[in-house]
Amino acid sequence: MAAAKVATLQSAAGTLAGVSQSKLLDRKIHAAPLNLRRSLFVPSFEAKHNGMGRSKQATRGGGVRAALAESPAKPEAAASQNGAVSEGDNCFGVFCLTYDPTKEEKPKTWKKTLRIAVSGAAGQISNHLLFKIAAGEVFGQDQPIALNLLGSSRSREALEGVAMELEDSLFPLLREVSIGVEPMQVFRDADWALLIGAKPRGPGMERSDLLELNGQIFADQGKALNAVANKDVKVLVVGNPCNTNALICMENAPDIPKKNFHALTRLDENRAKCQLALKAGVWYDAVTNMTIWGNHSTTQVPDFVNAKIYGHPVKDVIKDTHWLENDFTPAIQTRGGKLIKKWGRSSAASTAVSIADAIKSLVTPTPEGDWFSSGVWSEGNPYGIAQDLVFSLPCRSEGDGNYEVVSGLEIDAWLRERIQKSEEELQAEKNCVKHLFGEFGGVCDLPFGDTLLPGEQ
Ligand SMILES: NC(=O)C1=CN([C@@H]2O[C@H](COP(=O)(O)OP(=O)(O)OC[C@H]3O[C@@H](n4cnc5c(N)ncnc54)[C@H](OP(=O)(O)O)[C@@H]3O)[C@@H](O)[C@H]2O)C=CC1
Ligand SMILES: O=C([O-])CC(=O)C(=O)O
Repeated sequence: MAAAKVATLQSAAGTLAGVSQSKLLDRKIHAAPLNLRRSLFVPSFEAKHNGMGRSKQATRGGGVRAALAESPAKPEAAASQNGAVSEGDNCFGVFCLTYDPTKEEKPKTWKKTLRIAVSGAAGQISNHLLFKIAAGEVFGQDQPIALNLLGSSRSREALEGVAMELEDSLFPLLREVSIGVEPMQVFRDADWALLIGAKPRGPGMERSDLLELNGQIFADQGKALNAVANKDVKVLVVGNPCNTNALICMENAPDIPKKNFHALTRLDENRAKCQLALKAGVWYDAVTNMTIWGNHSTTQVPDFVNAKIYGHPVKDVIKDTHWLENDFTPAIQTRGGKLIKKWGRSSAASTAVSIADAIKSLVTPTPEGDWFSSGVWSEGNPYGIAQDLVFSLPCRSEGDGNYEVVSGLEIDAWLRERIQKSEEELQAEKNCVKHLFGEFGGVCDLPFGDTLLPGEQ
């Protein structure tokens, strides 16, 4: 089986980019016939697992090849032994081709393939993000990638379209693509899970309805991650309301360390840096130490008290406190909604960029003295915030995928009051969804009437 894994690492896309046509013919590599390719799409989880009796390693992408060689169960299996096409459960098109790695001209000094599961893969944000990941812009130019794409039954066809575009992009680092609609299948062995897919709030829908609807999705996905993902999988929740969805997912995945769960507040951090740079008349990279506290909602607190411009406190550079409190703060809290009014849809490209930034902040060491924001498990935080929430806090990483919360930031009265409001909001959201992780007796009573996502004004 180890040989099968190696064969998977050496699948088609990279090799196609690196060898001549004659070499390809030497290796008897040819494109999958169209009818066979189409037959590979999204078979049901039950059919594959009950019918074929394959081992876990044998159920995806190029990895299936050796299993079929051991016990050919279908006509296609014999074909795959001859080096052309192997049938993975959900592998897509060119990503079902396998190679004999010992025949590589120059074996690549690439890292072990990283398996990234992405939900909402046929949506707007993914349409930007997947291509950045596959191009090596997120995990690095020496990091081969396997993409496991999750859609819903409604977006199944669209998911095939996404996979076709990934094929046509000839990304050398993209070694496998599989698609599916079952989290239990798509999350298998995932090293990262980027949970983007969620329902938008429909007309007349209360926020509590949205919490319930999307909460159920994230409860199911948490269970699936717990059952089949890598036990050290890093999970980044983007689908809104992302903090509470991340909490639900985390609580449904008791075998995965709670510190591995994040809710995306990096877009808010980036928006805040941009507006401070604009006001100060400096370039973005002069703005550092930017914290977003709390919820990814209109109660979030962009912290101008501790942020710096060229290493100086923001307030020493921007002396207009009225602007900081009354213009800057609501501008960040409502930026998403303003953009929707202009664009007619919510931020997708900048969200994808911020997801890439959030991941890079975990896989590269944080610059000395700086920090980044992420919605993380609040347990043990040094700011007196309730212990059992997913709350955006200042974090640092050594670049190993983990982080620590930065302590010692100044929390003045202005910040304290607003951070508390965001905390109350998250506690109220938690009360609405407690039943989704087995705690009963919660009353769904959201404060301040019906609080808003950034995109909901
Ligand atoms: N945290 C942040 O900073 C931000 C968060 N967001 C949030 O990100 C989410 C996605 O945004 P965007 O990409 O623009 O939305 P889209 O509507 O373009 O895409 C969402 C995708 O999710 C799919 N989906 C729905 N339910 C599920 C499910 N149960 N499992 C898997 N996939 C599912 C949808 O498929 P189908 O059509 O078949 O239902 C659709 O393809 C939204 O919740 C949005 O509010 C957006 C911007 C910033
Ligand atoms: O509300 C939305 O869907 C969009 C959103 O989160 C944002 O732009 O910050």
